[in-house]
Amino acid sequence: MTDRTVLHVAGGAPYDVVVGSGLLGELPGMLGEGVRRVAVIHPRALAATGEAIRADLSAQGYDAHGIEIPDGEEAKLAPVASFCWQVLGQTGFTRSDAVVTVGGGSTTDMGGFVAATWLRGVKVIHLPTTLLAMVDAAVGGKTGMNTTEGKNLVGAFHEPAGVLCDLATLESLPRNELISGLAEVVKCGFIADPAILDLVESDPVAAIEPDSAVLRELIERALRVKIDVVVDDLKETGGAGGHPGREMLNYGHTLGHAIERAERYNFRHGAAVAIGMTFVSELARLAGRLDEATAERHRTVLELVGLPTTYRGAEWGQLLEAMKVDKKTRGDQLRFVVLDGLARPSILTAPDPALLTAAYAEITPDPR
Ligand SMILES: NC(=O)c1ccc[n+]([C@@H]2O[C@H](COP(=O)([O-])OP(=O)(O)OC[C@H]3O[C@@H](n4cnc5c(N)ncnc54)[C@H](O)[C@@H]3O)[C@@H](O)[C@H]2O)c1
Ligand SMILES: O=C(O)C(=O)C[C@@H](O)[C@H](O)[C@H](O)COP(=O)(O)O
Ligand SMILES: [Zn+2]
Repeated sequence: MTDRTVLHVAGGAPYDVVVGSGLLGELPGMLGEGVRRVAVIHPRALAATGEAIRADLSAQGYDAHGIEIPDGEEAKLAPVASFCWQVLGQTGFTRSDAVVTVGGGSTTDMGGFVAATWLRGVKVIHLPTTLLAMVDAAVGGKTGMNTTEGKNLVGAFHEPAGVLCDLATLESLPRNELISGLAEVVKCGFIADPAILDLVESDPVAAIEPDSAVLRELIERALRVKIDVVVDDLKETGGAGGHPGREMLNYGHTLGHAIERAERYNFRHGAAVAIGMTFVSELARLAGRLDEATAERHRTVLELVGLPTTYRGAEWGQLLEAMKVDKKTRGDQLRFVVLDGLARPSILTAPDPALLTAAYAEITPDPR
């Protein structure tokens, strides 16, 4: 085992996020006393890993069951949750049993939702295997399922009992998935910890090497940002004194989620968020809230690691319709997380439609 870092998430149900390599041995300790049955939920791509974890738990005396779900966003659909509930029901899962998720953000979102809803809530431990899930999806208890009308429209807040970020799992992760995860890391740089941006800018190559010290530091910094935010405002009800609270983690997501939906989810979450962040940086600049240099820095840092900053897919009207169901919307007023400066997130409510189309034109080389 390499050196491990333990980050504590305080709150009503405190838990640890452990970062290191070869962490599987820590799973029984995290499961705690009294757990007899364990459901290991994993995507198809991680069938071998999921089975190895199930077999290991079984060898240690647990009644362990594997549940295979689809890869990517196809997992975040009601029939998949229904299938998982059926397995839990048939294996006699009780409130003292536990769900373990092994996978990326789509697996932690779906498995977390199943754990939140089965018997109105059972223990869940996340073993994130993508960069994005390690720094973001596995921590903070937000779960999300898609419906025909949009992204993450169904879900619950259900905190894990622990998170094990085994860095060795990143070795098999396709490069474009690693890059996608960096979008959420860069997001943390813009909203709260600019040292993240300095690190990426000074060594963009190391930032996308799974075993580099730079990536390790980026992971831990991004995790600290996420943990600080969710400890203050777990259920996204808002921060003190008009501060956006947890909504700040939605930076770039208003347009990002609309793009994912318009592209029928054949578009990586991180890539969509990268475009969404570039869009809101332009929106904030045009609204007179963000300086030109910080807006431009979005393009440079995202492009340095191979993330997109322009979009030429769906028509603006279609994206606007999709944004209306964003969870930050109140009535018919769209609300965007913007920056008033570096690491100064705030909310822009009901911007002038002309400003929105002007910001969209800035990221659309050939507008429709
Ligand atoms: N709940 C939250 O707070 C939160 C935060 C951020 C993102 N999300 C959600 O997370 C999802 C995106 O997560 P993601 O980017 O991790 O994508 P993902 O879960 O779809 O995983 C991407 C692909 O990589 C495969 N994979 C996973 N780990 C692997 C590994 N170690 N080696 C090889 N292949 C591997 C998966 O099977 C999948 O095909 C989105 O649905 C997004 O909405 C949720
Ligand atoms: O943890 C949060 O809060 C976030 O907003 C993190 C986002 O990166 C993540 O994609 C989240 O799932 C989006 O939440 P949603 O409320 O817009 O569905
Ligand atoms: Zn996200």
